[in-house]
Amino acid sequence: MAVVTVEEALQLWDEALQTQVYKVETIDVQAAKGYVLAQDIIAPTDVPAFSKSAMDGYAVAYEAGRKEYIVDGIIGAGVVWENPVESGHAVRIMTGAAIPHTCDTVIMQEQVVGIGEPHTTITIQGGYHCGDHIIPQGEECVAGTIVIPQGTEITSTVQTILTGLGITEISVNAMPRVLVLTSGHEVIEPGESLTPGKIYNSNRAMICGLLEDLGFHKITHYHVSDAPEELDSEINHVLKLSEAADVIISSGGVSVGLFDTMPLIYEKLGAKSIYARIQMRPGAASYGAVTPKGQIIFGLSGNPGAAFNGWHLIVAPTLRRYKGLTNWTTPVVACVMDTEIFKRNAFDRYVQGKVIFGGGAPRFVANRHFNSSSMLGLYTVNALACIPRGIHEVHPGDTFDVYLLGLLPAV
Ligand SMILES: Nc1nc2c(c(=O)[nH]1)N[C@H]1C(S)=C(S)[C@@H](COP(=O)(O)OP(=O)(O)OC[C@H]3O[C@@H](n4cnc5c(N)ncnc54)[C@H](O)[C@@H]3O)O[C@H]1N2
Ligand code: MOO
Repeated sequence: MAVVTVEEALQLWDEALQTQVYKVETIDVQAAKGYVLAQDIIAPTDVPAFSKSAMDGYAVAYEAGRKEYIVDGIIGAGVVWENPVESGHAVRIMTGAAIPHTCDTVIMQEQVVGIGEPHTTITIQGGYHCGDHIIPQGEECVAGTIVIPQGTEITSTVQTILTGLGITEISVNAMPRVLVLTSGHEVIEPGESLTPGKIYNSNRAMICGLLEDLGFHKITHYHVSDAPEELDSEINHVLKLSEAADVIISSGGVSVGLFDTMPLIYEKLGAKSIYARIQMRPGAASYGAVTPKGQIIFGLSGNPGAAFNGWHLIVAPTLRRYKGLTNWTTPVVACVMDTEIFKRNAFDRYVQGKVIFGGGAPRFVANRHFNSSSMLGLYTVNALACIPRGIHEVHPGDTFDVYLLGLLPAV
């Protein structure tokens, strides 16, 4: 059974995915949130495409010392003034309107005395400079520049930029289809009544929700009861569902319990394990494999706190890589601890907590409970602090590596 560290597991996934072939599809920009760009985005025009006014005011051809101009006309955004603006003349211009081609300066209307109507004279108060209040054509980039590289996730900001460039369709990596399996005879669905010994299927909510947070939306789920009499039919059902899945993520049943059926299911899928346990707490019960069809499998612990760690430390970065994101690793920063922790650590311990920013430097505050089975504190977690094995005491002021999960702004 291959037992590896978190770093080794990520390295193994990186190697396993080296030969991954991405299917590419064309998609409407409006529907592309969560996908990953399979093409560089190239600016079709200069940005901005024309020189424009940054202010409501008067466009002029700068003449040092001139204080009076005759207004020729008025233009708003979207209107182009075609005629030459002669020396001593001005065009009243609104923010965003194209600068008339003979003008090089905009004087803000607050600096001007006059009614601003055509054929009247305006008087300028105070100084002004050649080039004032003009956003030059191509200020941000010239046509042909790569503005967003391949391998970038399409967020609402990326959609905004694509729309601003007039791009309506793009090439993306096909969205992976994910099968989420939960397991256990004790696990019941929300809405069912709670009887002794049973627990609700919070891991399905967690895994499906975290998948959605990562932009995955082709998600199917199924529950395996682990009941011996159901085993054959449940395995057959999983095999059928797996035909339409690129990624399989399971919760529970990966430990050494009598009714842990996940290994059997992976075996039926022909999965080749790349690790079967991680040297960490919580979250040691974590499995990674690849099937002969190239499907990737993540087995997470049934324990919510352990599954949470396995997800954030291994599954999430690997799925970001699998989607084709260039930046897929989780940022790690050295952070000062704010909490005292006494715990024997035979393995690296990843403590759930939050990085807080009040009072100057960031500090890490550990959750009250950060065991394998802990669940209630997870909603505040935005970071995992790594306490290396062999360190059994943490004191406020000590510094440890902290994995930033990018979940919530901490308070
Ligand atoms: N003899 C040993 N026992 C255990 C070991 C070990 O090394 N030797 N490891 C322990 C650790 S650490 C963990 S973590 C768990 C991992 O167990 P599994 O991943 O096989 O998960 P289960 O046994 O199925 O369940 C564990 C726990 O989680 C609850 N659970 C299961 N599914 C869900 C769900 N969908 N939603 C919410 N909670 C769920 C389940 O009821 C159990 O309480 O093994 C230890 N044992
Ligand atoms: O193996 Mo458990 O997953 O450490 O918490």
